[in-house]
Amino acid sequence: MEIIKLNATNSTNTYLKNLIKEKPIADLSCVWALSQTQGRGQQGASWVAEPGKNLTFSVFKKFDQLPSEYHFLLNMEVSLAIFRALKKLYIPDLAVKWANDILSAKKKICGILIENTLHKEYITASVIGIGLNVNQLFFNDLPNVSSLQKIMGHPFDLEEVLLLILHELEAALLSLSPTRFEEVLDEYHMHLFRKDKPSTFEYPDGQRFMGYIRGVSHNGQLQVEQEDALMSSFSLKEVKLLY
Ligand SMILES: O=C(O)CCCC[C@@H]1SC[C@@H]2NC(=O)N[C@@H]21
Repeated sequence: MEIIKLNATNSTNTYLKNLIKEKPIADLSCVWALSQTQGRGQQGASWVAEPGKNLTFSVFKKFDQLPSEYHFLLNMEVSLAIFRALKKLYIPDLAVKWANDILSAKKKICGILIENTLHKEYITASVIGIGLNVNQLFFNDLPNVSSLQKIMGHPFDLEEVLLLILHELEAALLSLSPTRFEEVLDEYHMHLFRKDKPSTFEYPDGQRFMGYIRGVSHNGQLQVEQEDALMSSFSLKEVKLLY
């Protein structure tokens, strides 16, 4: 697995997407930057991380015609690979918050941004961007965010953590197959944050409601049971899980 290490770039996802347009690159190549000037998050948000203290990297994966309906399988595999790597570092109380935030002790420590190249109805390549808070200690105005150092009380070697994640990611991506969907979904459900607990959700207009997360559907929609056993499915754009 080739690692391209940069001091700074706008966004490792953008850098890698440009690179694959320029020349063929090896499968599972990784671009790692010590700092990003325009880190990107889910839903058009920005991803801000203190330079040199955190991991911001992107991995390239080619697919031999993965039907696009399996994009959520890819999401789950990536989340679970990071989950396994963090478990090996003894990070406590890990959970996956739908769709693919990784939490420790209810605080977000990792975010994932996957950008797919589609050809007809197939995913032919993906750029998997991962932002992991490692040694950052202060998060202004973000009470629900933490880092490995804040949780464990000691700093971590960035490269060691990176290699551990890449190792788990490689194993997960190389074995990714639609035939394993149910198995992967079961594992994802086991670690799903607030599953079967009373939770509060918010619509984009600010209106809130209460419900129970019962699971995630095959296309990645959150299945929520509301009053009177009414089941609804939501996409990330439609609803936000507050607590
Ligand atoms: O939780 C999120 O909103 C997703 C955050 C993803 C951030 C990572 S950092 C490395 C890669 N490059 C980016 O610009 N974004 C992803």
